Amino acid sequence: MLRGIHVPLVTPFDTSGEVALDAIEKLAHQVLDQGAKGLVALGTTGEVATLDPGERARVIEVCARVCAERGALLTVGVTGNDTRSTARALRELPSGVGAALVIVPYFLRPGERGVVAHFEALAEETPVPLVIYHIPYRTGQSVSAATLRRLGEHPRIAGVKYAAGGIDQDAVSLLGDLPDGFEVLGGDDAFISPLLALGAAGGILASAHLETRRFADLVAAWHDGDAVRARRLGHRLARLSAALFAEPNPTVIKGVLHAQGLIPTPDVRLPLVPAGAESVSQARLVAVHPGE
Ligand SMILES: O=C(O)C1=N[C@H](C(=O)O)C[C@H](O)C1
Repeated sequence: MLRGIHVPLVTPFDTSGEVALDAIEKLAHQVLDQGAKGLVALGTTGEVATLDPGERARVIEVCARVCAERGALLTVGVTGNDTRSTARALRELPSGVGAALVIVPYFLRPGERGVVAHFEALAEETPVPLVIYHIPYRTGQSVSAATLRRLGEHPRIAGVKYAAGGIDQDAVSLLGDLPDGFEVLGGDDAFISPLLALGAAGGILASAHLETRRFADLVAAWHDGDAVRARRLGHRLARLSAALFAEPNPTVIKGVLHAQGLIPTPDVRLPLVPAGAESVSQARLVAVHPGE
């Protein structure tokens, strides 16, 4: 279900600051045309924290329509750090949503037993399969391979978006012994190639707004065992990701998409501030001349 590249779409804004739904629709078609297997709505990249409930609903609606037309998976980010309200948000997901990306409870640091209790409770209530979003440098909560493996045994938990900030011992251990039906998706753009080499099923990667086809080829190359091709692509795309993450995500990506005429403005909502012109032009340069 999760194999391949899933693009966590940016939320473009028009010149009056409203969500540009038509631009989302175009971007969605474009990345699916270029080989993405699915979309992620309301991720960090989509600036979910700054969207009001009506905006969130409209973003999901557009993405669900495109995914239904294209036979693609729509995953929706469900953000919350208490179990009751997260369960409610899951129950209220509209039809057309295929999976929910649920972050490890952040800030509270409930410990690994709390993390297990949280996801096991959500798994009992969710109408769609869950993907755990493990990103300790944002949540403040570590989760070991053993805990992820235990959660992965639950039939309603389909995978983990793994974003530990690098390839750590837990990534190696988890990918060496995955529960049946549980998959790992890379969530640190710069480390996607080595994670795929270890056996990841794909990735949820903001960088794949650009060069979507090459990211899809990277996944296919590792899955086909073509290490020579995979390494070459991996190094090229890592350079692109480094340039796109030179400032807080998704500011540089929005700058590049705007410069390419794909979104009406590069605007982000506070507390994010737009990327500097230098970062945007450097990322555009790397996209064209990756230094092969
Ligand atoms: O929104 C997402 O999903 C992603 N967010 C990460 C982040 O901003 O840290 C980056 C990743 O590419 C996908």
